[in-house]
Amino acid sequence: MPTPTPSRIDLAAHLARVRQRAPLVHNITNLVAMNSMANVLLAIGASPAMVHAREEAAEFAAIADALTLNIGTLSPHWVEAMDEAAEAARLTGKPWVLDPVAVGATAYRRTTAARLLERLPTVVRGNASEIIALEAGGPGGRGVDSSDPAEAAEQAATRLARRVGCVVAVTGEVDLVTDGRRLARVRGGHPLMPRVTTLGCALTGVVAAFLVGAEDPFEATVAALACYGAAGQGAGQGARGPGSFAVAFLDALHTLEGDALDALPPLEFHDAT
Ligand SMILES: Nc1ncnc2c1ncn2[C@@H]1O[C@H](COP(=O)(O)OP(=O)(O)O)[C@@H](O)[C@H]1O
Ligand SMILES: Cc1ncsc1CCOP(=O)(O)O
Repeated sequence: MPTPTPSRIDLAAHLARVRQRAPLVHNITNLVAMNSMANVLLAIGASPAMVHAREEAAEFAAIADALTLNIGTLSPHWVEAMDEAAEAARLTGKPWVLDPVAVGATAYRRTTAARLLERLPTVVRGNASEIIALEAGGPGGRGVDSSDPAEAAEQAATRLARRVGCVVAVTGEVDLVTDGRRLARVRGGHPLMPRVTTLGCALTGVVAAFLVGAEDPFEATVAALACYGAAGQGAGQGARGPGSFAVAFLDALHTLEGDALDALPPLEFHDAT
């Protein structure tokens, strides 16, 4: 019996689970994101570890609660580490999240991402241009920033989710989440978010943290995006620009609770078509 499309999600309960478990999230992320992603994960209540040497990646993935792989600044040694870590996560039943940064930009990124998809990620999280290029398997997008609204990636996201058997999260002004059968729209956040580098990469880590101990990866992913959007919405209120926003955002994640979650526009759920 498939899980029914939810009409609401208890965001506070998902957030409380993360804070109570403080999941150990293993990240092979890009050089730009390492520090900010670790700080974001600490602020939400998780425990980050950036471990990228091939010699220890599989061993570490097996002891972590969840794994994220990010192709933002690739090199051959890291790609081998990603392959081995993903396989270890798969074999030990740990959730893992793929972030296909700028996947359409080069053949190296495309072949790496295609191989990682064979390791069956629990969730793929990217911006619209990345999800469109990942599903098409061809060139597309200009770099790490999206040139498409999330809505433009709805069909690609649904196809990708069905093909891989995973959840796909497309972020932007409005976020989309689908498992190929259900589709959610998450509103919130702030226009300064894409003006601060690596906030998308850091969100990938937050998604991984929310997957730990969750019964339904689709609901957990929606909850992660909604909590992130609520913190962004709150942080944007007093921000004067990307710098003060980035600081306020960490504080907002750390202090996030019911009133900020209640201030989000309602989540929307549909059956995917
Ligand atoms: N215009 C916007 N308004 C509000 N929130 C946004 C906007 N653009 C992006 N976000 C939020 O910023 C976060 C990172 O998303 P995004 O910028 O799409 O990732 P990436 O860095 O991978 O391109 C998400 O929480 C998303 O909802
Ligand atoms: C600027 C840059 N260059 C390679 S990876 C990276 C970070 C991209 O981070 P995000 O996509 O989350 O803004």
